[in-house]
Amino acid sequence: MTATKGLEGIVATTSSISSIVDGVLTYRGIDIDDLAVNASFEEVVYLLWFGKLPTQSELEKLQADLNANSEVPAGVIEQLKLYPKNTNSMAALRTAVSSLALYDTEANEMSREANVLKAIKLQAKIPAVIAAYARIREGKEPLASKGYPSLAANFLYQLTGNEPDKVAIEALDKALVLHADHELNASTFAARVTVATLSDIYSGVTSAIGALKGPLHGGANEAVMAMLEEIGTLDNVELSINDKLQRKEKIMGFGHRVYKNGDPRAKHLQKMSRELGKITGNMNWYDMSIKIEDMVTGQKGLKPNVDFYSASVYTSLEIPRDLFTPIFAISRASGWTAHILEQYENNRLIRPRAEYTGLENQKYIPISQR
Ligand SMILES: CC(=O)SCCNC(=O)CCNC(=O)[C@H](O)C(C)(C)COP(=O)(O)OP(=O)(O)OC[C@H]1O[C@@H](n2cnc3c(N)ncnc32)[C@H](O)[C@@H]1OP(=O)(O)O
Ligand SMILES: O=C([O-])CC(=O)C(=O)O
Repeated sequence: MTATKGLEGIVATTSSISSIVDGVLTYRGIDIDDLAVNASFEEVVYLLWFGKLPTQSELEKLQADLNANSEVPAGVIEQLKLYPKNTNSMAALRTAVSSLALYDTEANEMSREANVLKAIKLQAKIPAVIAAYARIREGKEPLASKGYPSLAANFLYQLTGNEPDKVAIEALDKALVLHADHELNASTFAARVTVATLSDIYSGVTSAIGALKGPLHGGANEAVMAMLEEIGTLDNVELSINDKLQRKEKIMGFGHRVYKNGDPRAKHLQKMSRELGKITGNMNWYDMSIKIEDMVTGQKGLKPNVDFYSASVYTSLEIPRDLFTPIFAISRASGWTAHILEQYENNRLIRPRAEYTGLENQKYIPISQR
């Protein structure tokens, strides 16, 4: 038995949800470039869950179902109020999503119908939980959803209390489309491993949130912004990035396990970053990002991944840095739940082997002789 470090190149399951072939990402066979330009997030959610684009009435039903299920249980809101104010936002989300199961009497019901309903509940409540958490830590009351057809619009309203503008809604919606699913990424794999024991969907999504949190995965978007803020200005980029590269530090938002010639999602986010920079009148983060990309690609051959330009996009939308990864979770909840439903459809326990590299032929030594 020989282990492959990080399971690189190992095909661990079949899936008909999304694919990456020769650097092209598709959801249910539709190119992400097509979806990024044409689809709303709700259409993508439907596509991932049900395998086809919705008709107008199917879309309206999904939007209505999401709105009808977006209320966060009072018990979870009470818990959010007890969290330390300076806690990690992904840790807060992970804990709150786990708690949602306590208030769902059907949490352990395993029929397809019950699991689809729980996917709707999770997709609807995760943004509401994040917005409530963000408001509570600022001493504000959580807001009920306004019932907009767009989840992005509802989230922006529940976060800020202001009517979201069209530009912000469209930008966030597109970001959600781009982040929705990505084959067997680490958090999706974590979700599938969890539910393959026939554990419930809340456990699967809680595992996934824990996996997404790390800076080698979804946590990178926040780390990118921390790096941009630390560097500060365009003039500092050259010295700072050269210094990081010399010290063999990882540049966050670059590199990818699967894409070696670039992440197809990054160009959409780069364009959004430029356009939003122009609208806000602050091109600093975009200009810095372009220069960093030139240097890192030039010197290391590494290309930006989905997390690199999403950092400046969310900053232009005035979203606090520590909500970037929770926003990734809002979007990826659709992919996680689609994969969980698929895992249940054709389940087998996921239990690989380990290549043992430890000591052999050891004997027990009584504690008095150690
Ligand atoms: C949504 C997402 O999850 S996208 C990924 C988000 N994560 C990041 O942006 C964090 C930065 N990037 C990375 O850490 C990696 O590129 C990963 C985790 C994404 C992929 O990792 P792996 O496939 O395991 O690649 P690995 O880390 O082995 O890198 C291969 C080589 O490229 C280098 N490398 C990879 N990424 C980077 C980077 N961002 N900056 C500098 N060097 C890098 C590694 O140091 C390594 O060099 P070596 O062979 O000289 O030791
Ligand atoms: O697929 C991966 O390894 C990481 C990634 O880009 C994602 O989850 O969107």
